[in-house]
Amino acid sequence: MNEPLSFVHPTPDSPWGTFQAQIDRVLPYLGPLGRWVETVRRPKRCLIVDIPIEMDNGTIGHFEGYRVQHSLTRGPGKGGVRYHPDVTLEEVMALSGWMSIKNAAVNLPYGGAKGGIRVDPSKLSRNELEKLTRRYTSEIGIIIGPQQDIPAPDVNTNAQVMAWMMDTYSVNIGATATGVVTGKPIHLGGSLGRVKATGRGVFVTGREAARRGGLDLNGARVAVQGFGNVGSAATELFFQAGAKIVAIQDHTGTIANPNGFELADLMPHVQQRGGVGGFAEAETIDDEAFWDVDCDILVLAALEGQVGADRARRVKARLVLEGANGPTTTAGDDVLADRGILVVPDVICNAGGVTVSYFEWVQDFSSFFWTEDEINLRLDKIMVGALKHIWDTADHHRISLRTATFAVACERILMAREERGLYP
Ligand SMILES: NC(=O)C1=CN([C@@H]2O[C@H](COP(=O)(O)OP(=O)(O)OC[C@H]3O[C@@H](n4cnc5c(N)ncnc54)[C@H](O)[C@@H]3O)[C@@H](O)[C@H]2O)C=CC1
Ligand SMILES: O=C(O)CCC(=O)C(=O)O
Repeated sequence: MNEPLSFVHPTPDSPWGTFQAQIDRVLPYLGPLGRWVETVRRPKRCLIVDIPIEMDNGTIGHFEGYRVQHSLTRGPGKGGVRYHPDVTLEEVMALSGWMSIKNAAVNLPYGGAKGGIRVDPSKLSRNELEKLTRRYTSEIGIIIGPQQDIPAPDVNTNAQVMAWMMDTYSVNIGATATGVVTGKPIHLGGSLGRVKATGRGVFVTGREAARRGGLDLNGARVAVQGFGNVGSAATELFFQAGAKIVAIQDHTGTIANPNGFELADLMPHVQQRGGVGGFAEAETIDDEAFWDVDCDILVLAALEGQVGADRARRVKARLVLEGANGPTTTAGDDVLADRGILVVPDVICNAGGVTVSYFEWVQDFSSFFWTEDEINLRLDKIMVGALKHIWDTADHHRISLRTATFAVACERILMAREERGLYP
């Protein structure tokens, strides 16, 4: 009756395969709601678009873009847009599924969605990037909107990209619609605190997990993979809490210093060079050696599928914080669990970004803007409350924090599905 989807061919370690395995694991805890489980196994709607643009040299470039709405049961779709040469429909489907779980886990009134374009944005001029963004927005304009689906930044997209999306959508409908995207520049209806919100959420969930596990952040050794929006903001907060940042890896290289880096020296280097590679006040180590670095906390803030079984066997940390989406495969997760390493999963750990996106959307509707302190306080409260509920669920069923997050979220999504009923 429920045949597998014909248009994707997931493997156990691929993003959609990982998402499916995570759903398999939560099924025993869904009780009678389990009869609705296929709702979260399948995306509600997948849009693939061809994006033609005139390149600076006069040729016509065609790019493949996606917007996937995994669930619209609890509210409009919500989730970021990724520009990366390796983006695929399957990856965007998984990222949209994780958005549904994440949004429900922190109880935001949203479903889940995600978008992407297969492109290396570093190879485009600013003019080409703007054209690509505007054409993509027009192509997906038939399914997005402040009450339908609200994009936001993800890997390689930022406030400027969101400003172009907002402007294009607004011009197309003939009215300024600030609520169509979040993560906008502040003077265009953006929210204070959004840029660092995901990293802040990673820190808050890490701080709570460390407290429960008896790990003092003051002096704790932290290794970070990915030093973009999420990784750098989380690193800064751990550093301010007294932690020692002993290793950082990004796409430009891996640096290590067992005594810890001075962030005041590192940040200007990253801004100038576009990455941590070549930082003179640290030892440059082989990329693979990152996984052997002695540390207490490992922050994963790059891409999916980084920790499989082999790397999981080498991790030295007691606590792994998933700032990225899907950084650990199912096999990697099992090895970490067997070794007693606590994992705060992506679907709660990195929910700070979308939580402040929600604040931005609410502020746009009321045209009344909050202070940064108010935003950070509300964010802290929501993250701590959501994590506590997940922790209690994990303790009650004796399951991992990941399965507990899926249990809390799927119960909310499937209950809403049941209450709404099927029409006709
Ligand atoms: N920006 C946001 O608000 C949110 C982002 N996330 C997730 O966090 C992760 C990072 O996103 P952002 O920081 O926004 O992206 P970003 O584009 O700002 O940074 C990505 C970082 O990953 C590094 N990286 C890329 N490939 C790598 C590789 N092969 N090895 C090591 N490092 C590599 C890059 O050098 C860069 O430092 C992604 O998984 C994203 O989906 C999750 C929630 C919200
Ligand atoms: O802020 C948002 O709406 C979504 C951010 C995002 O893409 C994510 O949490 O993975």
